[in-house]
Amino acid sequence: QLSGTFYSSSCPSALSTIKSAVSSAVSSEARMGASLLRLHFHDCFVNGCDGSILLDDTANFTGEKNAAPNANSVRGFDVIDTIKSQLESKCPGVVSCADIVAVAARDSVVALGGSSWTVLLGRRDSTTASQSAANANIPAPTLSLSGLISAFSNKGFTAKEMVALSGSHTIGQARCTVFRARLYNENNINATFATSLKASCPSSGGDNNLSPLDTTSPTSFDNAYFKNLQIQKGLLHSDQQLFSGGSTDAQVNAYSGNAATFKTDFANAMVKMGNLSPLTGSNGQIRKNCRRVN
Ligand code: HEM
Repeated sequence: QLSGTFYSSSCPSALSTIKSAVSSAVSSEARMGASLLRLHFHDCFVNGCDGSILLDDTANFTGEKNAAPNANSVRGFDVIDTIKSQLESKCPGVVSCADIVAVAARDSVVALGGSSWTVLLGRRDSTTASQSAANANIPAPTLSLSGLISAFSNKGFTAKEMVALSGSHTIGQARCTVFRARLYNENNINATFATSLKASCPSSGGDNNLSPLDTTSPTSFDNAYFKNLQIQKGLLHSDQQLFSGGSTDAQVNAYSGNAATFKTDFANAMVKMGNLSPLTGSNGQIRKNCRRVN
């Protein structure tokens, strides 16, 4: 139901407007590309790609921003607001917040060196959000391999697609609080890597100190993430689970040996993620402000 040409007559400059705003945000701060990619994932895994993650909490509305996986963690809202206000002046009431997030994720990956994909368009914005669904559906970094496989299988993804999508951790940063236990309690971690991380992630305190998910090239969308896993330099417990003697080791080896295959599989899996339960037709609305319902 979504279409690659959805805005060609109603807002012909929509895609170029998003692309230039993303490229300027990523050139001021490369990490923003990672943050915008993650925003799309956390939107889509919670009742579909419907912009629900963008809704602010109010006195009588609890949204997804303060769900455990998002609070003090998900970012990029200001970039989405900037794009939305540019599009509202060019084509008022036409381009959904959910589509802006989907295109911004693609443009972010491309800006950092990944392969492009065609973003199908025409998603509409939700009038609701669900903090409990965010807590239940966004995978936690404490999951085991089988937990990761089932979290993605619940959304229709194969284990191979889960591994490809996890390759998004080739960019961006994580807080000490989400990987501390791995540094201090796990054995399948490179000792030198663990020692150097402990300097900024002590056994107590420093919860918000950041480290790159890909220690080698944190602002390049390449296959270094998979090479790191082979030498036990995965940052999150969940990252290293993909290469821990289980069923996904072979896929990690394949992506480690072939960046082009990884980028193509990633792009195809992102198209599939972007198609998760969109609101179309007369469902939902086109928000004027991504932070609140009309
Ligand atoms: C496989 C299951 C996954 C788990 C358990 C997971 C977990 C996490 C955690 C804990 C962080 C750090 C958050 C923080 O410290 O504030 C993170 C960051 C990130 N995740 Fe994932 N994630 C997963 C899959 C994905 C997928 C599928 C994508 C995108 C398609 C993605 C994109 C990112 C990006 C780009 C960052 C860095 C964000 C930034 O620097 O702002 N992750 N993830």
